[in-house]
Amino acid sequence: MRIYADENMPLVQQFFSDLGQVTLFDGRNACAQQLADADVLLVRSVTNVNQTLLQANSTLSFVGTATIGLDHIDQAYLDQRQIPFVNAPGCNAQSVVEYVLSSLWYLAQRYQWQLSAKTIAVVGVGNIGSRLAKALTILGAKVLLCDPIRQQHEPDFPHTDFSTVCREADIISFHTPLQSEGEFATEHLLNAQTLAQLKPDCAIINAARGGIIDNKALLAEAESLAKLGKKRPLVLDVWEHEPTILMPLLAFADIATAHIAGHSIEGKARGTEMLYQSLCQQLNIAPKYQLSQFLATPAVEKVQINPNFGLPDVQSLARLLYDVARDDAIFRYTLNNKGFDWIRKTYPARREFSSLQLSGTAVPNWLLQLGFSLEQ
Ligand SMILES: NC(=O)c1ccc[n+]([C@@H]2O[C@H](COP(=O)([O-])OP(=O)(O)OC[C@H]3O[C@@H](n4cnc5c(N)ncnc54)[C@H](O)[C@@H]3O)[C@@H](O)[C@H]2O)c1
Ligand SMILES: O=C(O)[C@H](O)[C@H](O)COP(=O)(O)O
Repeated sequence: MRIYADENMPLVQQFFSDLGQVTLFDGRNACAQQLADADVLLVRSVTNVNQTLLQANSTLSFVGTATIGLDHIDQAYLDQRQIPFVNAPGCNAQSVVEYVLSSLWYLAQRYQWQLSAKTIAVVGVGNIGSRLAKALTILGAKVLLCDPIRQQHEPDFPHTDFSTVCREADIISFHTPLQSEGEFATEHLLNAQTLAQLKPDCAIINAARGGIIDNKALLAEAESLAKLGKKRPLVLDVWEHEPTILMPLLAFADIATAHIAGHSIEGKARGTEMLYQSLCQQLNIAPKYQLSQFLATPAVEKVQINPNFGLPDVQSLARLLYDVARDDAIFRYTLNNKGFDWIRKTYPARREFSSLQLSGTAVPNWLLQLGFSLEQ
């Protein structure tokens, strides 16, 4: 079996080499000839899987993307060719939540906010949004949930419509897919008109897909606000037209990163593991490997929690593992000379909260709900 995999897919040899011959390729620049004899194709979000890419291939029997996002996959085309397709829902949800929490703590320090006094809207309440909402509630924030699709299917879902979100939120964090058509389209959900409805100091966080925000409209608004001596707090992990981003927008972002919110060690590797499990299922064989066999011992493994540990201390604990300011600094320093994809390819290690084992007689339950582990 010939297995072609994105070169930025961690642990792919470890998981897949028993199943066939693994060939790595540059995901952003993949071409049809290169994949002509593939039986299995494993991609990340930078490879557009469509007729153009697969026109030279007549052997493909499995396509997997180690991501939740699907906007790079032409599913109708795969269906038409009856090629089984899977993604990896939830693989990197905790990683994105930790990115957003770190960003919020950064903004709270910079603008001297009390997060518990803020109304935070979570737009898109799926794998990421629901975990984030839970974490924000633990931190004492008032949370608005906006997900019209869930509202349609779940009568008790406490949906707040997007126009109310725009009027009432102090902070909006986007966690929807990029969808350009239909009743629930999200492309340019935030545009010149909806931006004008926001509170002037409403913070925006986008770690979903760049196209959910009209980047040109965001820049125009930021420039107008600057003329009045004002600024909207802004966190952008994703950008329209990656890897070629709207450079002037960078100056207005408090935190700017290279689509790495989901790039914890666990988040990326879980995606690979989920594709491995799906392929094993299709081949009707029992999986031989699991992620825990391959994860390295974390640099910081155990921390003692004392009874006087409280909510204000959680930021310091989280910082032992991740501080988004690190990734913002890398982005600003290297974007011009090394480029967007280089930053992604050389992304430094980041472990999730679960890698930290907490000991002591009084580890609060809410720390475990945030994702930290108890000492084993
Ligand atoms: N920056 C990153 O590294 C990174 C990592 C993971 C995911 N993502 C992006 O984040 C998105 C969300 O991830 P997820 O794992 O939570 O996906 P998910 O599919 O579990 O959840 C998406 C939610 O958005 C809702 N939704 C769809 N259209 C909506 C609309 N118009 N308004 C409000 N809600 C709407 C859906 O009902 C669903 O509940 C992904 O589609 C992907 O594009 C980015
Ligand atoms: O949709 C997703 O799951 C994420 O956006 C994904 O983590 C992006 O990372 P990439 O596949 O581009 O490395």
